Amino acid sequence: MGWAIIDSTLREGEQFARGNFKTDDKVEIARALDAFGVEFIEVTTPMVSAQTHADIRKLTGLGLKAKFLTHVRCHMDDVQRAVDTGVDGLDLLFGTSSFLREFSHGKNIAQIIEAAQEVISWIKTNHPRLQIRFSAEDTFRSEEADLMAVYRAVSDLGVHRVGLADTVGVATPRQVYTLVREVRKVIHPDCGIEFHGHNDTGCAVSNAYEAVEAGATHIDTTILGIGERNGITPLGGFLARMFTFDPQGLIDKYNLELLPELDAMIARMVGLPIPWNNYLTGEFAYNHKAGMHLKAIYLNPGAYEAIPPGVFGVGRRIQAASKVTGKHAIAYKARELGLHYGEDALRRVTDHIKALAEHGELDDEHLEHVLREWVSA
Ligand SMILES: CC(=O)SCCNC(=O)CCNC(=O)[C@H](O)C(C)(C)COP(=O)(O)OP(=O)(O)OC[C@H]1O[C@@H](n2cnc3c(N)ncnc32)[C@H](O)[C@@H]1OP(=O)(O)O
Ligand SMILES: O=C(O)CCC(=O)C(=O)O
Ligand SMILES: [Mg+2]
Repeated sequence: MGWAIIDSTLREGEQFARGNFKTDDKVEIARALDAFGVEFIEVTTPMVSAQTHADIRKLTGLGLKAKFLTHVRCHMDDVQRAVDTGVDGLDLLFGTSSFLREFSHGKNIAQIIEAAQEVISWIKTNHPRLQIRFSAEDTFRSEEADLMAVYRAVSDLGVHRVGLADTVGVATPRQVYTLVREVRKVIHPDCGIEFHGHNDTGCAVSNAYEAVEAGATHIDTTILGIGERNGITPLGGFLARMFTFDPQGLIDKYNLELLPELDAMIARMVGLPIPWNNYLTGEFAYNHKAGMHLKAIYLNPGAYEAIPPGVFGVGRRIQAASKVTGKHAIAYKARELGLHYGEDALRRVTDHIKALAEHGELDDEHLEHVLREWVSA
């Protein structure tokens, strides 16, 4: 089985500190995600407000190719409110860790399974066209025996997917891999496995990757990784990871060159810049500076780039006039201007530029001036 993206910018992303999307923003986000080619778009529960309910109906009426899922508590009130929104599926959840059993909803495992039975049976009887996913919230702080009991029960009830959620971002890649493999053993062969990973300890991308390696079929992402606290697996970061294994597969599935527009759109809507070190689209994600790198980059960019930037619609920047530059970069810049130096002159002009740049790089104009001046000198 391959894997699909469930982009949750319109659900987890609404839980981001600055995620206050208006109706028009939601439409813009949904259209952009659809143009990019994500398979699923997850939206917030209609229980939030009458406006949210109306917005979901508006989104599902847009006629997009992506399938809409709404994220709802495992409760009849929520589910009954969700079924008339035009979505293709319901993402149910129930916290299974002792933290959430004690401090969130107060139910034990038997009661969680009982609630799941009631809700899932009702959906299957009354709305058989809807996809159903059941997730054990805070999976990685839950007892394994409890998890297996819950996953086995909901799989027997006929859910389409089970979800593993690293709600507080504590899981390690190895734990994710191992648990996905264990869950696979207790659910039906045609039941999918979804992974949702927070980034509190910086493992959101690696954990999503390990989930796929272990057989997960669906990965939750958000644009720029926005979500509760410091967010979840970012769409761009996850695709960067996966691209290195199967470039053509990704090119065939998604319109990757639209990623910069997606990231810029969310940065604009949340009123924050794209982080300078963001995967693929950060300002310096494709900046090359050191002389040893530049020599090779001019000959073949692949020498210092894992992923060709053009595939994701971004360009590279070569910073040739810094103190860490070298003679090959300077010769290259000179050749661009039609200037050629002998070996000694090249060494001297390079050292001169390095000295001038001791406290900051030379801009293009200054570099050109120096190069021309030294040729005629
Ligand atoms: C990890 C995650 O991101 S989970 C998804 C989080 N998403 C959201 O919270 C969506 C936005 N939330 C909201 O708009 C509101 O919280 C609502 C409409 C869902 C509920 O609002 P309120 O009724 O005011 O309750 P409040 O939010 O204070 O408390 C949460 C309630 O959900 C219950 N609950 C928590 N998890 C579940 C669950 N999986 N299934 C059923 N009920 C649950 C809690 O027991 C509590 O209900 P109680 O008051 O009967 O004990
Ligand atoms: O429903 C899920 O699987 C994930 C819910 C969530 O956002 C989380 O646990 O962090
Ligand atoms: Mg989350």
